[in-house]
Amino acid sequence: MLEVLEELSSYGADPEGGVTRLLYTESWLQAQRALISKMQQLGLESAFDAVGNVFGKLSGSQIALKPVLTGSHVDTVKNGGKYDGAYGVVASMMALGYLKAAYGEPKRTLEAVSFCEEEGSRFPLAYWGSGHVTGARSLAQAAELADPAGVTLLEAMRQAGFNAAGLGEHPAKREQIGAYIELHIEQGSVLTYRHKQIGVVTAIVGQIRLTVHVTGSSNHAGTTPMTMRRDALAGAAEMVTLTEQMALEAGEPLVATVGRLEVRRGTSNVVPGDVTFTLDIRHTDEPEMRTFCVRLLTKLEEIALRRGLTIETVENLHASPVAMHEGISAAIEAACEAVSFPSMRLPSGAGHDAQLFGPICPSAMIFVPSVAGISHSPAEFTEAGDLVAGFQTLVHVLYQFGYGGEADEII
Ligand SMILES: NC(=O)NC(NC(N)=O)C(=O)[O-]
Ligand SMILES: [Zn+2]
Ligand SMILES: [Zn+2]
Repeated sequence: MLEVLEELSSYGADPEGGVTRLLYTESWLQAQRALISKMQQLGLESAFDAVGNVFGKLSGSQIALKPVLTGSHVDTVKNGGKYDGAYGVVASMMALGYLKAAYGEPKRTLEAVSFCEEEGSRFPLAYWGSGHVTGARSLAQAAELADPAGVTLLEAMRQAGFNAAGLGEHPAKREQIGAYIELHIEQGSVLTYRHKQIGVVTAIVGQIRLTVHVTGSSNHAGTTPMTMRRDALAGAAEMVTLTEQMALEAGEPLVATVGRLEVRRGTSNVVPGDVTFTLDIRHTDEPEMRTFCVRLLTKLEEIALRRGLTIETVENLHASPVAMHEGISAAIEAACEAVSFPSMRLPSGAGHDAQLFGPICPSAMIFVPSVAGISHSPAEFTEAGDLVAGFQTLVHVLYQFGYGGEADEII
């Protein structure tokens, strides 16, 4: 498992360290192809679906039992780490390979999945993979979307070999999923701080992502007096500062982030007239999250009005907070107890594919510690012993669901 994880990190490895595997790019394609061949070597039936997710199936003898899916995403943020997503993908397929070798055919079908996209790093839409499988994403949603280079999502998809034309709006939707279980790095420092090796996720935070477009008037930096400017960047700067201030005032667990800001045709001797920035707002409570968002946008409008600017906001993502399944979570805890891994329950401040499965089938997540809580960075790291502990916990739980029959009572 550790070796395969290392190999996967070579696809999209950045020369200065870290990994960049954006949806439908060459490194992404190489990684998914490598996973298919690895799954086949492990004796799993493996293939792409219509949008580029990779499945590895270990068929069960009792076809009436709905399959249990386990996996995570293969895409990364720009210059991200080796573990976010990749760990869950590799651990899932190695777990099925191990179960097959050790116990043969299960009763219930188990499937490992490598979702094509979860981060929203290339196109301003996240959960493209799990969203298609669960039916929350459709091809129509992609119609207007392009990456920063202007390549549209549908074009990128077609270039990577996934021509979904004529396959309907939901070409990769799956029905009859028994449960979804995802293993992931924590991306925070709670487990380390509490000296626990395994985290059992209680709930995943809600998340709203917006793009804010600020328009002023570009003009000469030397001849336009300060009082006669409609400076879109100065306005955006005030908006960014206010976002931070309002989030601090709202207090935990609310967080708000401006992660990207772009000055169009920015030049040192021109008053900026055209600025775009992103907003990422999260909270464990849906109404609180919505209320904050409305209050913030109202304030941003006020700033724009006062400065003679206009703003236009586009909501790219709205993921509601989702609770994880109690029965599976208890089974994960029991597995940890059986093998003496200290565990605790905790919420997730990061979004996950499990968030999309939560509303349609019993879903659960297993976390392992992240050293210093660092993630979305080349410095992302998890100790080998912890990676193995998470893997063993997953194997334990999947054994029960695939071979033991306990799942019938739990899900
Ligand atoms: N586990 C993640 O890093 N998820 C990230 N991506 C999504 N889609 O939520 C995020 O921003 O939290
Ligand atoms: Zn991530
Ligand atoms: Zn992730």
